[in-house]
This record gives sequence, structure tokens and C-alpha cells, in this order.
Amino acid sequence: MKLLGFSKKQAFPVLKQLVKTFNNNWEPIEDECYRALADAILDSQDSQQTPASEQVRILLSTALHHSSDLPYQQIPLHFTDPYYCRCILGRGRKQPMSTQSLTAQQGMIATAMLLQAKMTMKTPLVKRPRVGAADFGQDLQPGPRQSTASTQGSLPTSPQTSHRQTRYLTLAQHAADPAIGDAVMSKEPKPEPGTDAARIGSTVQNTCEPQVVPMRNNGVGSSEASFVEVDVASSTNGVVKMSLKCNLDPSKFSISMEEVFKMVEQKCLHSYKVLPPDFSIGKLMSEVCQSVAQLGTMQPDVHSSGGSLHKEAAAPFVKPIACMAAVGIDDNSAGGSSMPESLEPCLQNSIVAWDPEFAQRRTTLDVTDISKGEERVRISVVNEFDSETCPPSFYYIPRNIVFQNACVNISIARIGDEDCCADCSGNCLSASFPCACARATGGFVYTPEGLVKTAFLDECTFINHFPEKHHRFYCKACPLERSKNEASPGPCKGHLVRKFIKECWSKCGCGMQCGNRVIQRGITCRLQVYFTHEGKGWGLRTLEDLPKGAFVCEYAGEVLTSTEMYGRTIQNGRNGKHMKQVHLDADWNSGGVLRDEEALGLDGTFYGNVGRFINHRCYDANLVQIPVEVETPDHHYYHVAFFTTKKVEAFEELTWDYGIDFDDVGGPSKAFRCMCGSRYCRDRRSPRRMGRAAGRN
Ligand SMILES: C[S@@+](CC[C@H](N)C(=O)[O-])C[C@H]1O[C@@H](n2cnc3c(N)ncnc32)[C@H](O)[C@@H]1O
Repeated sequence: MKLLGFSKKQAFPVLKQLVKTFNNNWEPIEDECYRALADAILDSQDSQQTPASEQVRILLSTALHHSSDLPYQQIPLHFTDPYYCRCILGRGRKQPMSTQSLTAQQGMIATAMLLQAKMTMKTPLVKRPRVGAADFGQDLQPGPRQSTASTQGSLPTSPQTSHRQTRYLTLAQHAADPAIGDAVMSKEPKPEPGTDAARIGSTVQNTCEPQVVPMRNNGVGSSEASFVEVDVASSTNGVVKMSLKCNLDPSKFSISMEEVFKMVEQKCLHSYKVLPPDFSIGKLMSEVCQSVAQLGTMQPDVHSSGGSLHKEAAAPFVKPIACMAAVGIDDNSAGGSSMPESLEPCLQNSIVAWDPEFAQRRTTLDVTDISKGEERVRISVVNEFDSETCPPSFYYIPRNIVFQNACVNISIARIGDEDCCADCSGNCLSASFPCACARATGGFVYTPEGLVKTAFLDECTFINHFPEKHHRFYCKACPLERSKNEASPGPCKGHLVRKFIKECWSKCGCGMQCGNRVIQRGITCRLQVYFTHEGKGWGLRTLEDLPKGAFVCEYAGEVLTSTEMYGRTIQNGRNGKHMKQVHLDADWNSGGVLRDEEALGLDGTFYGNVGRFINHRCYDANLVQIPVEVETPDHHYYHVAFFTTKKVEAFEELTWDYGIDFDDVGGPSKAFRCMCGSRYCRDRRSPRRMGRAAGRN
């Protein structure tokens, strides 16, 4: 604790209380390098309003370290947090280290740590630029920036580098600001902000500063006016970075690399006609880098002075690399801390030194895009911590697929005139009165910006928060109970009756750009699957700021009947596998007794989309699931769509409240001890909650 900046006087009473809380069981306290203790001390300080440790300064120093052009040795770091050191040095090393010995690669990892810590900071440290994980393992995206050439050891001064200099100074100013030094680590939910309708354009704004470092110029290129040069650099441990430098008009700095990639991909398609279906510029760039590295490995002479592959160029490199060791679908973990250690390491903190042996093996998971091109946007996967595994493998499906017996009746004939707006054209939202589809929900639910209107959204969130205050429906013959015991079904435990959104669809006269078609257009925001370090396994986060009411993704999976769902639960429960299932019971009150093939659910365990990575958070989750009717007027089958309940900042984890009753010992709460960290956590046996309680006492 001393290394974290906590005195014995601060730590001892909290530790005493913690030991008491855990009934003299030291294991949860020692776990994760005394994380529970550190959390509890911070919590106690939080409540006492006392300044916290110098952790913030450490982290800022780390950011400085990463974002400046100075060589690492010249940055006065105070890197004394054993947790971070452990992350940097790998498992088992708990000793603080001298920052003098940080390599470039370790520096990058440190920045990832910084990012993770920033996500949980109560006081935002530095609004912009964002450094960190988006740059790790995403697409080789040297985003919009000016020339990065600078002299080592001095601050950049030319007008060309002013952007960079500002960044340096901003961080430096923050580092020097004692007020920021008082910021504390916090797990508290952010205060509910007002609606932010400024979603438009957010997807084209590159919120992530790319990590560009001084590179050695090999003088290649300059054949076109806009194209200046190609730089390639490698570090002693085989990390390679390639950068394309362009003359860019600073007024166009908000160009999104996603768009650039798309445009170039389109051009390639036009020019070459035949390309592999999974072709992408990101992959092409990655391949070029890998080939450079491979050639470098095979020809040691290239490393000699003056070559482009220079030994001393300690350039941290963020590499989207195909993961070589995905876990089989039989793996029985939902990720989490239970990830088997024996699994072959595939991605070391997203920064991967080139290993020619690895390249020989078969790629099973593309970590630059977990959707394998199935979504409109790439969804990267990163592991910034010392768990060096990939998510358990599964089949990515962007839309639901019937497994076997489920009755999902999609037919034009079943859509009556009252269930569509055949007479509309263009955009229904621009009409003076709501179309038939919108009337089903009492008017349009979406704003022209594609956000769910606040009143509707808040009502959905409220229903989720306080299910008892709203009507729960109790079936006479509950399909769930019937699937458990057909001969003598138990009493229905109740189903939450939720509000639906109804979107226009194929039988409507409007076009695909109609404002009443949001979720059917698919994912549009930049998402990332990442490894959480709080014992929740893998999670999903946004890489861009999202306003309240924004559509994030659906929960896609196999459509199963209740009997099929229960069968899988039993079978996989025996194997200890966590299931990722959602019941489609939001409107079970509308008809009579449901037949099994009409009582449906979604299972994302084996076939699913990114929705399967969204972790649970009690009460103050930043997502809410809303049933959306698209192709079928009856509500046996519908889409489960996630919308933001509040403004979400880039790099925040996306969570939804699974609605688990943690006191129901026979229920799904058995599946996990909640590590959501919410101040309102319902799981009384949650280690994190107990830690917080101890900190307060
Ligand atoms: C839908 S999956 C979410 C993705 C999952 N974390 C993974 O790694 O694949 C649900 C599982 O994640 C874990 N999980 C989700 N939220 C959690 C929480 N708040 N605390 C602990 N574990 C959690 C549990 O193992 C749960 O069964």
C-alpha cells in the first residue's frame, strides 16, 4: 500500500475492517495484488473527501511518457504501483521497477493501464486527446495528424508539430495541477446527464489519437503530391511499425480512418474486381508489416545502421494481429478470471512481437474484427492485461437464426395493413403525423438523429429498475416452468411486461433511410471487445462518446424454444459452462397459453454477436434492452436491442442489468458473484461490495 502512496495509518484500519468482513480469509484481500484493500482505502478516502494517492500523477506521467517524442529514459516517471508493474512485467512480478528499464512495448502497455484507470476515474483527467486501447489492436489506424518527425530529446517546435506539442503541454499541465492529483479512483456511476442530441457526426469523428512515434525515414514514397513517405521502424524485440505520412489539410482532421479504409477498399474493389470476401485495408497493412518484420527477421543485415528496420528505433507498435489460439467452443468459461492459464498465449497485451512460428499456424479468430466482416464496422478485440488469451470461440452471427423448433413466422401475408405503412415514402419521420408503424407505439420513438426519445427511454429504464412497481405478468401455464417439468409445472415466477418499439419494414412504403429504421441498419458505433480486469471476463466498450438513447447493438443468437433453452442450460450447467441466454417474454401477457414453439429465447453461447460480451451491472448500467418489432407483428419473436441510458464516454464499459435476483438462490444468480462494482450492487455476497462496505466502516 505504501507503494501506492497510502500510509500505514490510512491502510491499517481499513485492512482490519476488511479482514473482519472476510472472516479472517485473506485470499480475497490478497487477490489481484491487494486490489480489494486498495479499493477499500480509496472508498474510505472518497467518503472522507481526503486527497488520494499520487496514483493520478503516476498515470499522467505514464501518459506523458507515451505521448511525447522524448526518449523514454528522459521522462521522470514515478511508476511505483505494484499492480501496474505486474501488468507490465507479467505474472508473478510484484516488485516495483525502475522506469529507466521500461521498453517501448512496456510503455505502451502502461498506457493501456492508464486508459483502464481513466475509465474508472471520478474526475476525468484529460478529456482529449484520448490515448490508449483504441489504438491497441484496432486497425492499423494512423489517424489524422500532422507530421511527427521531431528530434529526440526535445519538444517539437515547428508549426507542423503544433498539434503534438499542444497535446504534450495539456498533459503536462494536468500533471502539474495539484487539483487533479487529488482525483480518486471511483466505481461510482456517472451522474445522469441531459440528452445529447449531437450524435450526428460522432461516427465520423476520430476520437482516438493514434499512437504515432518518431520513425526513421527510409525515403520511400513521395511519388504523389498528397503522399509523402513511408516509414518503417522496428524495436529490438521485433515489434514493427509502419507509418504512411500524408500531407493533410488540417481543416480535414476529423476524417475517420474507418471512412478512409472503406473508401480505399471500394477503390480496390473497383480496380481489381476480384478480392477475397474478407479483404480489408487494415488486414493488408497488417500483412505488409508482418512481411516487413519477417524479412527483417530473415535478413539480419537489414538491421544495420541506416536501414529502415533499425534496431534502435524503439517504436511502440500497435498491431492488429490474427489471434492464433482461440479457445474451442467447448471451453466452459464465460471468460472471466476462470480462463484456463494453460491456454496458448495469443495476444500479449495487444502488442505482439512478431513470431514467425506463430504465423505458420492457422488463424482462428481475427482480432481486428471479431465480426469477421459481418457488421458494417470492425469490432476489435484487445487484452491489455496479463491474461493472454482470446475470448472463447463462437460463431459470429449479426442476426438471429432459428436453431430448430422455434416458430418464427415471417411472412408478408401476416403483416396486415394496420401493421405497416404501405402508403408512406421516403422518411416517415418527416411526415406531419405518425405513420401506422409509429402509431403502434403512440408516436415516433426515435428522434431525427436516430436516438430513442428520452421519455420513452426513461420509462424503459424505470421498468427495468423497479419491476415490482410495474406490471409483471404471471402465466397460467408458464412455458418456462413447463419446460422444466411438463407433468407438474411450478408456478410462474412472473415476466416483466416491457414497452416495444416498432420499426418500419419491407411492407412499408418508406426507404431504408427512414428515421423509423434504426436497429435494422445494424451497428454503427465503434465498439471493442476487451478483457476486463475485475473478474467479469470479457466485456464490451465503446470507442467513441455516445449520447443518451443511442442504439449500440442487438443481442443476437440462436432462437430456441423454452424447452430447448432449458435442455441446454441443464446440459451446460453440468459442464459448468455459463450460458448466454435471454428470454423473449416481454409480451407473454398478450395471448392465451403459449405453445412451446412460441415461447422463445435467444442463446448467444455458440452463435451470437457482440451482445454476448455485454456484462451485467446492477441498476446503474449504461444500456437498457428494448424489444423491437421489425418483421413479425406478433411479439413471440422480436429483437432485443440495447440503447444507452445516459451519455457514455469513449472507452467506458457497456453494461446492462440482467435483472438477476441475487437472493434467489435457485435462480441464475448461482452463475456468478457480481463484480459490477456498482454502488447499488444487489449481490450481497459480492466481494467488491464487501470490500466497499469494509472501506466505509
Ligand atoms: C453474457 S456473458 C458476458 C460476457 C462474458 N464476460 C465473457 O467473458 O464472455 C455473461 C457472463 O459474464 C460474466 N459476468 C457478467 N457480468 C458480470 C458481473 N457483473 N460480475 C461477474 N461476472 C459477470 C458471468 O460469467 C456471466 O455468466
